[in-house]
Amino acid sequence: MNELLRIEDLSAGYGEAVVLTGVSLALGEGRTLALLGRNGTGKTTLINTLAGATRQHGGRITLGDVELNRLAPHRRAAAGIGWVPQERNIFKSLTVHENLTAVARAGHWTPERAYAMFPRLAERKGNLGTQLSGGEQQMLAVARALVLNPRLLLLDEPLEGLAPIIVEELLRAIRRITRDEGLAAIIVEQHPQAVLAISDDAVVLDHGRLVHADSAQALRAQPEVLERLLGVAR
Ligand SMILES: Nc1ncnc2c1ncn2[C@@H]1O[C@H](COP(=O)(O)OP(=O)(O)OP(=O)(O)O)[C@@H](O)[C@H]1O
Repeated sequence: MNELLRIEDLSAGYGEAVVLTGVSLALGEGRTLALLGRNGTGKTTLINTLAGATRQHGGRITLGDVELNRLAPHRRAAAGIGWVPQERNIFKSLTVHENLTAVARAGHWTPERAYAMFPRLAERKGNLGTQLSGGEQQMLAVARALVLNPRLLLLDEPLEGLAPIIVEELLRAIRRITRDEGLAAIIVEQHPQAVLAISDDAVVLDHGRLVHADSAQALRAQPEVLERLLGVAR
């Protein structure tokens, strides 16, 4: 397995405040990692640190052979980080199509391919961001990260607040993007079972430290460990 991402002894936070301490992990090309943990344990901070939106106090992050540590967010995007933040950050005053064409870079993922992945977006090509439902906005946020042609997709609670039918649709799309298209991803979720079912690997954060690392399948099969680490069995 070729390694894509390596995080070594990372500490990071906001200003002087340190949220993450001593976090180390590696992710192979094409693998999907479930990033789990209770509220406020540092999951978003880890994603934001990979994207370059926090202060890195120590340690090393490498993507392929590029050191990300001191790179500005736009350079990380150019190096292959595709970030879908919790707040989605789509351009609400632009149409769906403009959102995609404004950021698209040459590569496998064209706007047309993104529409094939999310047919709802194809139907809403001419609609403004403000006219989309929460689920459609989330699909657009994922599609926008895809057309940047990243090497690693970062999804921060992509299912949060969405209706069950949309959750199913998004999970199916994410599984196709990661499994069938082979794009590596890190997915943050509060509710572990759905994301463990589509992930290869799993890590759990607690108080800014990595307290568990296993295969997603193994963690899924141990409700007592999920209960202890996350306070949920299912
Ligand atoms: N912009 C910020 N400035 C200062 N501290 C912050 C900031 N954002 C988050 N924190 C703190 O960092 C810690 C970790 O928060 P983080 O959002 O990374 O956790 P999380 O595991 O993603 O939680 P949740 O599931 O609730 O989103 C918390 O104590 C939080 O108060």
